[in-house]
Amino acid sequence: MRFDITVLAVSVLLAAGLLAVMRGITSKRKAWIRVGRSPGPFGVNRRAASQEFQLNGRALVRDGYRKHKGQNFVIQTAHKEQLVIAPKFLPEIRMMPESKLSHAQVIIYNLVGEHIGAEMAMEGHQHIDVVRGPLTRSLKTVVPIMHREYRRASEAIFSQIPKDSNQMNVYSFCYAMVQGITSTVFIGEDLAHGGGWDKIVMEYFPEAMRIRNALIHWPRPIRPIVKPFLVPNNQLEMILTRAERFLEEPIRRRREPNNHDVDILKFLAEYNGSPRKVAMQSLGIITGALNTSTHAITQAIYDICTQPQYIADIRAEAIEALASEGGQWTLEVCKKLHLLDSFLKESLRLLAPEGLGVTRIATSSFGLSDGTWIPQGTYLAVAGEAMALDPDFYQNPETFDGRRFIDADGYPLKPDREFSGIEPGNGMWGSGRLTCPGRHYASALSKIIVASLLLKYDISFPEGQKEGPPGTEDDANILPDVTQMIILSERE
Ligand code: HEM
Repeated sequence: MRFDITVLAVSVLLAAGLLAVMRGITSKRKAWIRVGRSPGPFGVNRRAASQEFQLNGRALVRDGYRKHKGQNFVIQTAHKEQLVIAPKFLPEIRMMPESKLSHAQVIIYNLVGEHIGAEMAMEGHQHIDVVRGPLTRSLKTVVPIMHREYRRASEAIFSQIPKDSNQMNVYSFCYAMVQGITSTVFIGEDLAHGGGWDKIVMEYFPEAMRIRNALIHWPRPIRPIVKPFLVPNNQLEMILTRAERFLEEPIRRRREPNNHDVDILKFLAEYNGSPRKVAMQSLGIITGALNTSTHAITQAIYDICTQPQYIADIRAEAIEALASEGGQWTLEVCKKLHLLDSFLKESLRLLAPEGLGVTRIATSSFGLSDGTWIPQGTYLAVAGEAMALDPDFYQNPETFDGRRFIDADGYPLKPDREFSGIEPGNGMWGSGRLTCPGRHYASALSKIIVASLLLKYDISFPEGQKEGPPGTEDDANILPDVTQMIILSERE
């Protein structure tokens, strides 16, 4: 009996102690603020909450950010719940290792990467290394090649513009320029021209998105079972096989000891992946570069048409920079285009393609300094668009100011105020360890395309149109209009 009482007393004490410890832990854990409709217990309202976000997601994030300034909040997006981290916590998470936060797993989740080749392409991070290292380092060699390709590809388009209307579709033009230039840089001029590579690139993305859209709502283990029914006439394997066959021999040649090719395929080949993997890496990087850069450049051209007062100065700056380099497009020319650089940065800031940027998944649990506990499996992001419109980061944030990032003498205010720089408040290139490695290339690419267009033509919206076209929202993202035409008037 005495023994029973002792056991009981010890048990009660232990339980009380445990409770106190648990309370201690949980009281330090801050409850999450919710924005928008809750998915409810066991996700019973998830469909309605997701639909609400599909219709109004960017505004919901903007309002949540303003209402709960400086705090984290959770929101149900089109496909998942995300914890939106206040900008002040970015320094805590931006350099976290893969064992804590993964971007790759989010991309694979968002794209259904295991069914479109992305998972294979991203394995080993070579697709990031090759852009961050060899591509960025070779910009000096590559810029003249990029401009040569611009001239070839743009002349083909300009020659088809009807003389009676002089109208050109902006998105198609930018897509063709980015595709032609980037493919040339990646696989070399010979392979990029003719032979059907452009067709492979063009067919890959729509088919990959068809598969992604059909499967994203299904749990990963179920997808292989439902895929044959949900994706009739799946062309992806055929497209990837064509890409592999197209590049197989060039990859083999680039692995020979005395090979002198200077394209990015050579660096990818040196990682010794299978031809299928190298082909998928090339296709993946080019497709990623295409979607992001085409949207940014398309929007910049719309902004120029809305604000034609910048044209003369951007053009004068390009003429002067080119003259200083003997009329040749070089990396130095790109670096001297400060006004265009600032204009492009402002255009990207206000487009804010990713309403939710710096997307990550917690691969293990951890806490933030304010006590917010982030369990393993939580999707994180920052409110990219809301930050771009935050007066704490940008004066008169809603106003377009093409000179925002340069001083009175026309020089960048600070290095992080360059187009490819990441100043506080800028989520457009991501953040930290996984920041976009292609941003220096994207800067040169955008400048070559926009400045060259303005050197040849005056551009404007069709008569009577003053405003730029609204973009199309998709989840938390926005895509510029793809149908807008502009009028090209050839300069003397
Ligand atoms: C204006 C154009 C572009 C924008 C706005 C953009 C934006 C981004 C963003 C937001 C990320 C995610 C970073 C993060 O979450 O921390 C990213 C990653 C990346 N970008 Fe870009 N990008 C652009 C152009 C390019 C180009 C031209 C290339 C290639 C030449 C490129 C290659 C990549 C790669 C390889 C990644 C890493 C993806 C991964 O984590 O697996 N980007 N980019």
